[in-house]
Amino acid sequence: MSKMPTIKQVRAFTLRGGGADYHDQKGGHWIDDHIATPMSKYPQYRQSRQSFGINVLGTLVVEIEASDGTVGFSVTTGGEIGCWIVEKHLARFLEGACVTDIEKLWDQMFNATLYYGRKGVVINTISGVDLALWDLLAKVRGEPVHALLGGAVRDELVFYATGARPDLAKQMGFIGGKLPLHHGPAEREEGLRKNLELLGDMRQRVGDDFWLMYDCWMSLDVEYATRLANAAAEFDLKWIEEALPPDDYWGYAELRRNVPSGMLVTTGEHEATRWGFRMLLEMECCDILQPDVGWCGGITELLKISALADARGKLVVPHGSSVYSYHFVITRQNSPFAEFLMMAPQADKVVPMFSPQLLDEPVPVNGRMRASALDAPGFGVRLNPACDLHRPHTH
Ligand SMILES: C[C@H](O)[C@H](O)[C@@H](O)[C@@H](O)C(=O)O
Ligand SMILES: [Mg+2]
Repeated sequence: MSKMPTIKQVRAFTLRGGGADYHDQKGGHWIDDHIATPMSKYPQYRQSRQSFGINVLGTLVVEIEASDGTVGFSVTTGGEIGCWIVEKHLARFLEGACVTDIEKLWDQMFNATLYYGRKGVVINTISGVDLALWDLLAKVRGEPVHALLGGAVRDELVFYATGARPDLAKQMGFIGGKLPLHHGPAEREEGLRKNLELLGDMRQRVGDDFWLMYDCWMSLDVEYATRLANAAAEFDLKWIEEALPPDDYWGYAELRRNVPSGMLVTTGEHEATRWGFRMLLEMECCDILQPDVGWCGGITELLKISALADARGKLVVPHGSSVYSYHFVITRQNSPFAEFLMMAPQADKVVPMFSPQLLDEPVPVNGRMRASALDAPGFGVRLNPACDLHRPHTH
């Protein structure tokens, strides 16, 4: 095998406005319209998640240039904090390493930040570097990332859609629709009634043969989630997602015992590393794991998480993260479908999930995506040169 190039330089940039920090949208977007969160107990933060800062981080862009001039890159949620971690801490492990050293570099980045990382924005940042490394290695080899992960196990991806309009998602060919939950415990019986009314209305619009789910974004407690789940059975709710804060493993285990037979409990998008997901598995917290590959540790860690889940017969359906999810899901037997986040402000049309930051980003057609749409080298996308990259730190 010819000598593989080494890493010449790593660079980190911030980007604002949609993209990987997909909550960073302009006003009037469904994704910021009175969605229940752990902050909903404070009335001043109830209407808008941006009001309490859901979009403060912004997008982190990681670029890794090899000695042969090839450049791998990724986008994730991390912003200027992520830039600092990359430039001031992680660059020392990356520059000079061989582009094939992905596993070793992950171990060095994780252990070197263990004293201040483990979860959250530090693991988001490591995830971003890891995704850029996989993009770089695949480009050097002239292959799509999925080919480096063992290749596609099916001809196409099928998607459910997350957004305010499951009725439109059904017309677009998606296999299901996941609604944001709008009212949490602080809005008491009236809020619960509204949650159920919306679900009932959507069930009537979509009919019986279409999945409907609720995404609760960490906003509930076990008692409320239990009541919601049991009342929602009337409308055939397929799963209740991320009902509780990520660290409440005990609550998830109790909720899973409380929900009606056949209803699924799902979570994981704000969990990180194989250890966090091992906890979810061993405490029997959920039926489907939903790691975000840009937040859980990257492809390198998601491979480990997926194997842990597979050994226990559990599905891994990654939280939507555009091509970074698609290249993974197409290669896993225990990832039979994928999430697509409807990023159009009214959830009434399909637009690329990380728009406007990526060019050549594939989108589902009739709720499906052919594996052949993922055959360009790397993750198959380009940074949009019209986007305003800012490099706040250098090393
Ligand atoms: C729709 C949810 O409130 C989040 O905004 C969403 O990004 C995430 O939880 C998801 O599962 O897509
Ligand atoms: Mg979710």
